Amino acid sequence: MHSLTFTKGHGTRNDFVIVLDREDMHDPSPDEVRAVCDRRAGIGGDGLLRAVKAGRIAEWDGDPDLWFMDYRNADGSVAEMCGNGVRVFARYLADNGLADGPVIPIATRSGVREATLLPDRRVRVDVGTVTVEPGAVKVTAAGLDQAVPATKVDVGNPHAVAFVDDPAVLDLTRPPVWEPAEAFPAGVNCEFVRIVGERHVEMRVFERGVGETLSCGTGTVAVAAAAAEREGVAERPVTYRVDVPGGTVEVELAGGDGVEQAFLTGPAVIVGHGEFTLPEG
Ligand SMILES: N[C@@H](CCC[C@H](N)C(=O)O)C(=O)O
Repeated sequence: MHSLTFTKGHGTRNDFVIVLDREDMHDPSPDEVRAVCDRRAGIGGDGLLRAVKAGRIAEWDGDPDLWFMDYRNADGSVAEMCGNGVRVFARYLADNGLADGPVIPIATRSGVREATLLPDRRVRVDVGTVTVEPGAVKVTAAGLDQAVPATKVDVGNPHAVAFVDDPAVLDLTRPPVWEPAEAFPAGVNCEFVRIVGERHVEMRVFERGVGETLSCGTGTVAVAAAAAEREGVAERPVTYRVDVPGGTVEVELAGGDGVEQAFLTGPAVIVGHGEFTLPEG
């Protein structure tokens, strides 16, 4: 029987189970991740964040002394990056004396992401380079009359951003469908967005490997970048307020012409700690 010590945290109610595995002693199987993230029989979470010394990760060829955020979706799949997760991860490292703030570089499968601890439990993350391809795909979801053009955005992980009249009417208990299928061979996170006002948008998201979540940090960055492109906003830096069902974040964009440098600022909250026994078999 394998038991683990965990911490639970969230960023705008996108919630994560965090485990410390400094020496990479236990790489969780997809079944184990699903058991941990199960909201009835497990701890419950949209994903699992495993804290491992980067030098222990075979695929990592950067600074071995950094902490690596090994991110898993609730269905057990691996993802490259998690914008809310990296804020919560930074807060966890600082709270537990594992890293000194206020600036904490974190290794991810998309490269190093620098997180800065701010007052009031907020964290700002340098999300790096974001690429934007408007109208590259079409997306449909239950509640839409027809497929709508979507912007393909790469935030280290893949996103399809669709502007709709009212995201609230969509039924996101069912997965959206995109075309052409080859556009996202490894799946995609789909955001449905409404422009609320100047530099202000609201969105819902269906996350790859999870389902509808109350927030997606990389999704908010994708949405801000797609909105700036759609609205022809040329000024840089420009800051968007992005409302998600779980709260609000700010996304600052620098760059333009389809390639942005992005910074994500929002809350990172640790809610508790405990022990969990993984089911046998
Ligand atoms: N919730 C995350 C994104 C997590 C990964 C995503 N589901 C994927 O598979 O790419 C965020 O806050 O960015």
